[in-house]
Amino acid sequence: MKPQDITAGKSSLWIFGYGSLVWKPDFRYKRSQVGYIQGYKRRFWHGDNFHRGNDELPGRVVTLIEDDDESTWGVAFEVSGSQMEESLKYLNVRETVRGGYITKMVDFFPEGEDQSPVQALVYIATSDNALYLGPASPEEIGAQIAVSRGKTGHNLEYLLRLAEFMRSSCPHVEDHHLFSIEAAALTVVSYLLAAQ
Ligand SMILES: N[C@@H](CCC(=O)N[C@@H](CS)C(=O)NCC(=O)O)C(=O)O
Repeated sequence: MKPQDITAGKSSLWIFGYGSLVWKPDFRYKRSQVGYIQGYKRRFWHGDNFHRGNDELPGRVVTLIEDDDESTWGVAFEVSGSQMEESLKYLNVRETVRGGYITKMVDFFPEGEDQSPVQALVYIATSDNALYLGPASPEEIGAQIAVSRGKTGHNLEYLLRLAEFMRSSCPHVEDHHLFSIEAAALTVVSYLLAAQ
């Protein structure tokens, strides 16, 4: 979707983040809200040869995989006025040009019993994407993350900051995929440190 199609007739827009966006939006926004989207699960199945990896050793970052029985928790950011164009222009480079993500509108459910859903923009990397790596065991993904780094930083930082967000902002959510990869990556790091 083109930015102008996304913002047509809107005075504000919600953007849902579920990976690095939850801890590093890096764009101006009016307010943010923890919550979830339904019908998707978060998986470290997308490759990254820019921010957290390179062509020889791509890092692993998250994307969303359709699954009617699952939901994914994160943060939605409301942008209004000039923030809409600014954020979409910035995210187009960070997410689409460099990250291979495409945009989709989904229902975002703010945390709290009686809150009705709002439409939110989300960046998803689909399996036909050139950087898509697909499923692997927590041990394989953890080992890849433990040794990858890119222009923005270490892949481990990307993993640990997301795990920290989930523990601090969504303590009621048991994200086995995320925490099993975190444990595997930290085990590899401890071996690497012990071998020094
Ligand atoms: N689209 C997801 C994932 C975003 C994501 O992690 N994108 C990568 C691009 S491959 C990124 O922005 N990385 C910046 C960083 O690693 O600091 C989200 O909403 O958070």
